[in-house]
Amino acid sequence: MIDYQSLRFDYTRHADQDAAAPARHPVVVVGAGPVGLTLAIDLALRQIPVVLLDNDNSLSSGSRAICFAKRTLEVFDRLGCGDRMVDKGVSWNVGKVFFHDEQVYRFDLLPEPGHERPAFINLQQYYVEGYLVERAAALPLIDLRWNNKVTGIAQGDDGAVLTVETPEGEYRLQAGYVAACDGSRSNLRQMLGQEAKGRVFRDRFLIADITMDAQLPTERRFWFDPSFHPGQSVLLHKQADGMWRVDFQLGWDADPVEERKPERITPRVRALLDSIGFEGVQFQIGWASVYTFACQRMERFRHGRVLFAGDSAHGVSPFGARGANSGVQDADNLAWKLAAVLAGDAPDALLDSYASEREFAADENIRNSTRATDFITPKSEVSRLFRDAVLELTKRHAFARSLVNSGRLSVATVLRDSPLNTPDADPFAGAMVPGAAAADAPVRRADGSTGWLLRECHVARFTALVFGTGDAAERSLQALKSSDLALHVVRVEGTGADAELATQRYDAQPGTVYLLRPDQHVCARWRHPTAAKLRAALDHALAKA
Ligand SMILES: O=C(O)CCc1cccc(O)c1
Repeated sequence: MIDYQSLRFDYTRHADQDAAAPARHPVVVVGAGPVGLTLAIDLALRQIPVVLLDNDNSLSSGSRAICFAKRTLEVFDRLGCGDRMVDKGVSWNVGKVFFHDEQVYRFDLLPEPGHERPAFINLQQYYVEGYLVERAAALPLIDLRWNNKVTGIAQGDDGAVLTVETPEGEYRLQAGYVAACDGSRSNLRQMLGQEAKGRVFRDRFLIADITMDAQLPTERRFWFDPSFHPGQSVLLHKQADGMWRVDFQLGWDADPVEERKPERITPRVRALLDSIGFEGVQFQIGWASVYTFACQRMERFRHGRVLFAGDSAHGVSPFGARGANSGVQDADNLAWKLAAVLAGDAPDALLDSYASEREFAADENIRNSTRATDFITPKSEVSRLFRDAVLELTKRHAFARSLVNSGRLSVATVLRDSPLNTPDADPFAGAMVPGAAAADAPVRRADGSTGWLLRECHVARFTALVFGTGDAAERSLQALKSSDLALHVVRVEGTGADAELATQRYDAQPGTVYLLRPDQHVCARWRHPTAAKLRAALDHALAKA
């Protein structure tokens, strides 16, 4: 078994370091974390060569992101590495909330059948990065350079020149576009004189990864004011390899240095385990850290030729698992747009929609994260009384549950106001509005085999979903054909109980067509499309009109 935490990658000298003038590359991605790797792989799958620079030579160590959402897994599926993540991770859908020591409610994040992926998997970030690095290594268009630290940037009209420091000295590189995926302390953000602004929370949390042999169902458990950690909250998640993540709220006055010591951590963990019936269970403390957090973002995610993605652009608290997941969605949004612009299929203005769509998503994530944090960390005695009353009521009254907030967990943002959407001209019901990430559903292929709708979408192109059979469906297919667009067409025939789920989820009738962007977000839909409408919607989705 590979120990991903201790892997070290070789620095190798590149010919660019000996070039007389800075070599030019269409895209340079800075930062080989989950966001930068996702972006690089996605670009390579779209035939765009990528230089990926990382300032060190290892994967993330210890506790970082652990909860990877359904949407993220669907992106990883498109990149060809979802199965590995799901096989290694632990899947979960259910969360339980406790007040004092009593369960006050239980929620299921994926109560309906007919989805390939669970609501979440928990997997240590070093595995996610390791699997992405291995996927990247299989793609010749990715040139991953370890120990290459960006120390300078100068922007011009047609790109940027980066200064890169290596163990063998500095060199310079030209990039058509730069993707800054260099994390919350982003060097590039600082070099461009930009800041992330927002709210810093006056509270401290201890995160501890512990290893133990304990059998509990794979569920998220969150305690408000439990007897084993009075006055504070505790979150427990199972990860791969018998590892568990515990987040203990400590309060603002806690001493971060003291609290990181094993002699402080051990009694906290012991009290938790004793309280949940694991009195005799032994455990080892792995990585532990005391942290504070902020909900903040850059004002604009695009600065000329530099596009910010992931933690460099925005930050949230861990509650709701919206950090890494929204970063992967940034990459998913950016890759197809960069590829379309670089291939000459779309104007540079398409990249402005990256910024506006993902700034909108960041606001949604920050809003959710802030609300959860305010509930978990009441700012006054009155807020605490209100919170405890809500939790008490929740035991008996379902209406109070909607007020409990231990973190609303990450789902894909519906890009409702995106300039790339074609507004509906026909009536539709349900959730698959323009801007929504396409829902998965079982499908039966023409040859009788079964599959999943999202897997049938093209990994790099726009996809048209054509529902139903008969004359109406034939007319829609004819419209697609005469539009002469290079769309990937998927027929969803809706026969059999399974395939009907797709028809329901998309409120489809025979002949209904959905146009999906390469990142699987709906951008237009019709009951009866014409070639002209299809062409106009595609132009619109590429910011051409
Ligand atoms: O369950 C949640 O709301 C998020 C869990 C989480 C995510 C990232 C770090 C961490 O310590 C906990």
